[in-house]
Amino acid sequence: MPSTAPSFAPRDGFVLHNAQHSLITHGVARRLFCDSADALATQAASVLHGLSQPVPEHPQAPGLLVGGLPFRRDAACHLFQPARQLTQAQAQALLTPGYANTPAQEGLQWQLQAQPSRTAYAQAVARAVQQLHSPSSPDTTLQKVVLARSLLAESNQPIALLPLLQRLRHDASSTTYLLPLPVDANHPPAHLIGASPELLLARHGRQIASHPLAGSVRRHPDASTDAAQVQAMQDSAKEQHEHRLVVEAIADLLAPLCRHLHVPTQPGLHATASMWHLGTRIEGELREPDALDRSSSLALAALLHPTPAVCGTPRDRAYPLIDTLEPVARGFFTGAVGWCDSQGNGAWYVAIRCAQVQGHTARLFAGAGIVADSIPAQEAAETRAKFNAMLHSLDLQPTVAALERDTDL
Ligand SMILES: C=C(O[C@@H]1C=C(C(=O)O)C=C[C@H]1O)C(=O)O
Repeated sequence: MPSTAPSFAPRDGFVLHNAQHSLITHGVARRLFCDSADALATQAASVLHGLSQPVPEHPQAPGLLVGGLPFRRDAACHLFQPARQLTQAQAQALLTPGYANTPAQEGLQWQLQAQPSRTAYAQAVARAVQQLHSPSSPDTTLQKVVLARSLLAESNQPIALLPLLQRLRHDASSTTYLLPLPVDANHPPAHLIGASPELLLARHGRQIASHPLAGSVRRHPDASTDAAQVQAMQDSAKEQHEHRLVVEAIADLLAPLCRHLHVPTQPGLHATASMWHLGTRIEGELREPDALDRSSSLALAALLHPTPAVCGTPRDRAYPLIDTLEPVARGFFTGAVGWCDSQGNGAWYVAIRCAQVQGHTARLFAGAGIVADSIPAQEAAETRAKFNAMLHSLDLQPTVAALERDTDL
């Protein structure tokens, strides 16, 4: 590492890093308590107000909060004002693309378990499809639900975070993140670490943007097969429907707060190192940029979260079905991770393509949007492909390939 690299202990760090912007913070000056994303609708301004009170023990604390919203809207948010912020130069030095070839941590031996197994996941998808076909009143008809599964990877040594962060930088299209998670006393520190391709909400002054993704296909090494698969995704009524539900939900929530809102009628393509997605960049201009209670990036992220890209439509039907069909609690997976300053500017990313790392274990998560036309085996394959970003960073692909030949991964 060059001499310009700062001293940075990822254990106490928070990271959001992409090609445009790098935010790396260290330590906690003050926790900002908020019981739920629901409560943020009324409490965002008072949470942000807390930032302007000095913290005598942490004179370098920047005037911003960082943290995460969990998947469940009724669960406690994890927000804090950091003790200090690295300069852009220090942050770049830490996660510069030059480190993209960082070798994986050496000497790790892994045990892997799919929770649920691929077969059990496909069965859950089949049950969701049944629900999507059951008649009910038009307002409460379930149109989409996102179902996730996880891979539990246990290693013979504690998992180091910095090489993982540096390897996640391989994919410059995504935002690398590290979110320290709340843990019970006497438990090792836990972090959510990943590379999100999906912008939930960014705000700068009056300007806001959201870039939802929904509709996915694995990237194929053969160029002509790859192009044919992308074309099939773009031509698929099912993928377009899955996507439109997300764009409509976001546009409906943002429109009343905006003087202008630009919502493209057709999605574009968004590529990560391992996946193709349908994506729509929505841009708007706020009516009242100073109303921090409703229009800070924190309040707006809490308003949109969770979108039908990660939960479903309508949300009130999707949440209980997810509880019934997913055996592992999501925690902060499919939550939001981001920052907000005292003026309300900031950016929040959808917490996907990630793993929850604690001590010797990494729990990888991946989900897929299910609609009435979904085919269970295809959705299982899609979640398998979405694991690839984290599998690569952990250097777990050889272990997975060996296991896949004879187990139900
Ligand atoms: C839920 C995930 O991804 C979400 C679901 C997508 C889909 O169903 O096509 C696409 C992008 C994400 O919004 C995930 O990566 O785990």
